[in-house]
Amino acid sequence: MTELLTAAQMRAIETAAIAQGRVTGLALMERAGQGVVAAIFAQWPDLAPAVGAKRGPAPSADASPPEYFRQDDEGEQRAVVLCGPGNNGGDGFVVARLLKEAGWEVDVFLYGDAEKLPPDARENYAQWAALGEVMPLSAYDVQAQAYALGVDALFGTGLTRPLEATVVEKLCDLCTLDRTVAIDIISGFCADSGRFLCEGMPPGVGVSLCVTFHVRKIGHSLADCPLAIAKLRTVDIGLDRRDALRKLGFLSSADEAREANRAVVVRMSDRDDMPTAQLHGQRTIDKAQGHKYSHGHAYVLSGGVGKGGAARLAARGALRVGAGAVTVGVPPAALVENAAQLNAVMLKMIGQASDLSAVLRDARINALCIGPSFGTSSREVRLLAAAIDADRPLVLDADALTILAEHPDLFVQLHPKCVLTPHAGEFGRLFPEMAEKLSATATQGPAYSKVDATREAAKLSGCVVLFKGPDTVIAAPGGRCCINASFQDRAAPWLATAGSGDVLAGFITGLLARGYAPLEAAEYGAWLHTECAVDFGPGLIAEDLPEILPRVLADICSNK
Ligand SMILES: NC(=O)C1=CN([C@@H]2O[C@H](COP(=O)(O)OP(=O)(O)OC[C@H]3O[C@@H](n4cnc5c(N)ncnc54)[C@H](O)[C@@H]3O)[C@@H](O)[C@H]2O)[C@@H](O)CC1
Ligand SMILES: [K+]
Repeated sequence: MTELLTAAQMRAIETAAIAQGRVTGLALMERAGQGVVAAIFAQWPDLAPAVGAKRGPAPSADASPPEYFRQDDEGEQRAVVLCGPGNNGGDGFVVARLLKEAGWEVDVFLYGDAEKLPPDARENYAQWAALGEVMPLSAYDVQAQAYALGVDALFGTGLTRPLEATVVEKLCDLCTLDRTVAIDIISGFCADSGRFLCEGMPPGVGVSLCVTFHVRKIGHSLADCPLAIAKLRTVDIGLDRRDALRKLGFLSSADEAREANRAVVVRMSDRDDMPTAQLHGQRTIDKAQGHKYSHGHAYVLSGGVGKGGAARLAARGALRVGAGAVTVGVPPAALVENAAQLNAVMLKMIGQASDLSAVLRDARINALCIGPSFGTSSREVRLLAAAIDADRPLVLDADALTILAEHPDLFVQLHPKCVLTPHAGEFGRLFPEMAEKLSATATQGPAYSKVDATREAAKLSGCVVLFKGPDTVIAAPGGRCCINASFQDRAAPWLATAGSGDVLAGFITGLLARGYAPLEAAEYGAWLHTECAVDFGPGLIAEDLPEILPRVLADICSNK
C-alpha cells in the first residue's frame, strides 16, 4: 500500500525541503533527471551505454554523477526531448544533457520562451545550450530523424489548463515512437485526477514508461492516465515523506487524524503489507469459540425463481473468503431450485420482511448482502428496509442500489456499517450531482476526480462507498480513501465478466462476517478480487474467482 500525493502536497514537500536548506531546487532537478535516465536504461538495457570499461547494470537513481562512456564501435543513438515552460521542462534539459554525455545525439525542442523559464529550469537550459541547439516545438517533426527514444518533458504537476491543440499534436507525434518516456506524468493529464484536461484523452496519447519522483501522484492511478502508461516507475530524489512538512508547520502532529482522513492510498501488487495471517483464517469474531460461527455467519438474500445465480456467486465468495457459515435467503418459490445448487452454503426461506427480522434475532448473523439479482418490487423494498433497520454490517449492491436511488427515505437510513458497491451507472443514479461533476469537461487543474466524487458520496450517504472500475475508489464518510488500481502489470480486463461484481460483494460480506470493519472489508475484498483475476488470467468467468482464492491466499502466505 502506497500513500499517494496531490500536486500541491508534492510542491509543499519540495518547498519545505528547500526552505529548510536540506537541498536546493537545482539539486532536486538534477536528481530527477538522473533518475529518469537511470530508469530509461533499466527499462531498455540495450539503450544503456557501457559504464566504465564494460557494459554493466544501469546506474541507480542516486548514483551521482553517473559517468557514461560511449563505445566507439556502436552507432550513435538519437533521442528527442520536448521541453515545456516550467520545471518539468527543466528536468527535460537535464535528461538531454545526461543522454548527450552518455554518447547520444539529442534533439531538444522548447515550447515557450526560454527567457521566461523558472530559475532552475533556466539554469539547465543554459547548461544544455552549451552542448546543443534548442529548437521551437513548432519545428519538431517526428519523421525527420530515426529517433530511438522520445522524452515528454512538456508539463508535469504544474499543468493548470488544457494543452493547446498544436501541443497535443506534437505530443501525439512523440507517442508514435516505439520508446517514449514521460517525465513525472504525461503532459496534459491532471496529476490529481488522472484526467486529460479538456475533451478527454486523445486516442494517440500513450507512453512506454513514465518516471515520477518521490511517490506517485493520485492521478497516476485514476481515470485515463494509468491506461496511457505501459510502465510506471517512481524514483527517489532524496525527499522525506513528512518530517520536513511537520517541522515547517505544514503539518502538525495534532493534525495526524485529519491528515489520515485526507490521505489517499493505492493498492497495487503489494502483497507484503496485507494482513495475510488474518486473511488466511486466523481472524475470529470471538476467540473463545472455535466453531464455524466464530468466523461469522453471513446472509445473502436472493432474487426469485430463475434469479438465484448472482446471490449464489456472492455466497460462494463469502464462504471462500472465510466466513464460518453462509446462508442464502430465498423466497419460497425459489427454494427447490436453490436447494439443487447449494451444498456448503445453507438455505433459508425468507418470504417477507418479517421473516428476515425474525431470522436476524439470531445475533450470530453478523453480515448481510443484498442486491445481486434481488429484484426491486415492493417486497424487496420492505426487505431492504428491514435489513438496514437491523443495524448489521451490510453490503448493498446492484438492485439494492437501484432501490436506494428510488427511495430517499431508505437512503437516509444508511448507517456506517453499510458498504455501497456501485459501478459507474449505479453511482450516477445514486449520486447524480457527483457523477455530473465527474463527467463534465475538465477545463482546469486540479480537476474534479473519482476520489473527490467517492469521498463526497461516502460523506453524503454516511457509509463506505466502493466505486468500481479498474481504478476502484473506496472511501469512508470521514474521508479515508483507497484506490484499488488494476493497471499495467496488474491489469485484468477479463474481470469485466458477468457475475464478477456479485463475487466482489460476497468477498466483502465474508470479510465483514469475519469482523473486519467496513472500510477494511471493502479494501481487502477489492484487492483480493483483483489478485484472483490477475492470478487466473484470461478466460476467467465469475465462478472461477472464489475457486482461485485459496491459491491466492496460499501464495500470499508463502511469500511472507
Ligand atoms: N519543484 C521542484 O523542485 C521539482 C520539480 N520537478 C519537476 O517540476 C515539475 C513541476 O514544475 P512546475 O510547477 O514548474 O510545472 P510544469 O513544469 O508542469 O509547468 C508549469 C508551467 O506551465 C504553465 N502552464 C500550465 N498549464 C499550461 C498549459 N496548458 N499551457 C501552457 N502553459 C501552461 C504554468 O503557468 C507554469 O508556468 C514536476 O512535474 C517535475 O517534473 C522535479 O525537477 C523535481 C523537483
Ligand atoms: K511530462
